[in-house]
Amino acid sequence: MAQSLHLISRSPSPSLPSPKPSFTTSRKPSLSLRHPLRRRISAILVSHNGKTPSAALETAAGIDVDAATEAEMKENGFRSTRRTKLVCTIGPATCGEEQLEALAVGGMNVARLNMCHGTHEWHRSVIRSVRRLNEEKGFAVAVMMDTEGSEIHMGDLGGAAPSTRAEDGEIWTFSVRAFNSPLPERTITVNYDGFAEDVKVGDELLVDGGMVRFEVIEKIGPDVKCLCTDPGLILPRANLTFWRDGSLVRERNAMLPTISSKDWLDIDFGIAEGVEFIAISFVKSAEVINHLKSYIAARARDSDIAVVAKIESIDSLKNLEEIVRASDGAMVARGDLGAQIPLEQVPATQQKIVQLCRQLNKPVIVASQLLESMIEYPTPTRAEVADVSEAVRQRADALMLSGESAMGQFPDKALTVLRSVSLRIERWWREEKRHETMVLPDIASSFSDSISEEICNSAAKMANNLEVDALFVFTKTGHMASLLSRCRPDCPIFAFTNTTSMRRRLNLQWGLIPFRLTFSDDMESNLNRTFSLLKARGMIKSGDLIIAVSDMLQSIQVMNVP
Ligand SMILES: Nc1ncnc2c1ncn2[C@@H]1O[C@H](COP(=O)(O)OP(=O)(O)O)[C@@H](O)[C@H]1O
Ligand SMILES: C=C(OP(=O)(O)O)C(=O)O
Ligand SMILES: [K+]
Ligand SMILES: [Mg+2]
Repeated sequence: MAQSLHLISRSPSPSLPSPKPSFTTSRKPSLSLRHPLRRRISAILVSHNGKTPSAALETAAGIDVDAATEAEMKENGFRSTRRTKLVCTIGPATCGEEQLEALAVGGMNVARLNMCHGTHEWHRSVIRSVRRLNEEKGFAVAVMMDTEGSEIHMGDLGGAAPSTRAEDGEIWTFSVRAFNSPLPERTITVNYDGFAEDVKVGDELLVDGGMVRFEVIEKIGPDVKCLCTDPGLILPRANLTFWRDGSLVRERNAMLPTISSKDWLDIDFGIAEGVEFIAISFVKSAEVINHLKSYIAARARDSDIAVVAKIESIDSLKNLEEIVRASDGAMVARGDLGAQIPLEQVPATQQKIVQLCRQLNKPVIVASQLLESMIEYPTPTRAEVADVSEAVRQRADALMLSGESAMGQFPDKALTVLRSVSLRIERWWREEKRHETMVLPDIASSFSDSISEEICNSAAKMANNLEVDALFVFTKTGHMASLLSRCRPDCPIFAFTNTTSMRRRLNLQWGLIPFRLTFSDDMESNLNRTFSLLKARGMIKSGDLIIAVSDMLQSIQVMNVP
């Protein structure tokens, strides 16, 4: 039933002779051929009957897939599953079990915890709720911990105040002193000790990248008096930047370590809780990523935590390529990025980061303000929909909600908007065949890696040309799955992996539908077993055309599901 192209042995090594392709063909007659090419293929296949898959007796429980994805596959057919992944920041609006479940049902692939806010106790309770949901209701939601980083930000507003307003012409005090709650009127604390020394009279102080603006008018010891020049809402722990003569001022704060001592404690917490991703704020160089990766490797022996570099500063743009190469993924953190570079440069910068990540085979998340107005309103602005569409069109791996899901009034609706816009734009691009051909440079570092890369590039191309229903990849490390995802093929990619943590981790990557399945090195038996398990679950049917690749036996097999 299969046509396969086997490229060399099970564990290729650089010393092996150049690959000699060998073809094996077999066949099962298929009635569901829609494409002329399929008819040709089945015609040259040779009969391969009489083999009953032993796995037919196995129960459907032998395979795990995210419950939300399974529901979507059954509803829309698997060619129409969403390829763009969705990350939701969890906050007071969504930390309850029911709210988390609603997000999981709504398509949340990754739950993000921003360590700028909340206690370890609060975060632990959210992580455990997510784990419980996964176990009890069959979701595969991964957890991403996002460090606070050494940014300058305001403290809490004192007491229970969720927000406050600064009006035009008001004088506010920004202070590095510690106050008892409640704070004196029109006073804001700042987390960076050097603040009062670094600012100068005449500097412009931007809250949250310019949502509120002040001008420094006087310095009195630890207190900085500022005049409000652009009124607006001030949220607790909002980020602060100061500008002099039109440029961002980076005094001693530029020397602060990327990972602060508080961040290290948070990272230890994340490792202990077994999060799948750690996102590092305000990354300046590859060095810090390498350092963190060895720290994790030494401490989290059996779990492999992926490190995501947040691109949100001028320094991170300067060292972009080396940072992305060192990381397991990147985030276009447009909130702070837009406070550090002129706003009109943000779109081009986003496109550049998304493209680079895909070229280097690293998942990339587009974050912040995608649906900002939905914090307060139940429908997005048309401009926000256009922004989401653009990120989907750029084929970013994932889109992220921040305030919309953390503290907004319509978290589920915001997620629904991301989901429906993603589906619609993806379909439109597939139907119109509007592929932007992207040069994917060779990235392999060894001969064996090169084989994997070539196999995945060819398999993805074949999948498009033959209009197959799905690509199957059996992968232990996730590498082959990500190489297929990198090609952004027209069909979904079923990624079979044998650990739950790898399955959750793959959930961030474009087009991958991760399954957990125990499999062997014998591809024939893996495939037979997978087919019967998936058929029993109603996820595939006889006659579906698939291409299978694997990182145990480096091969491409084209076949109809028996
Ligand atoms: N764990 C949390 N506890 C309380 N509030 C939170 C939490 N996470 C996020 N928020 C709220 O959601 C807003 C948006 O989230 P996010 O963009 O991640 O943070 P920030 O605005 O600090 O960059 C925050 O400003 C904060 O008001
Ligand atoms: C995602 C971002 O980081 P944070 O929300 O932690 O500031 C951002 O700045 O866009
Ligand atoms: K953060
Ligand atoms: Mg940020």
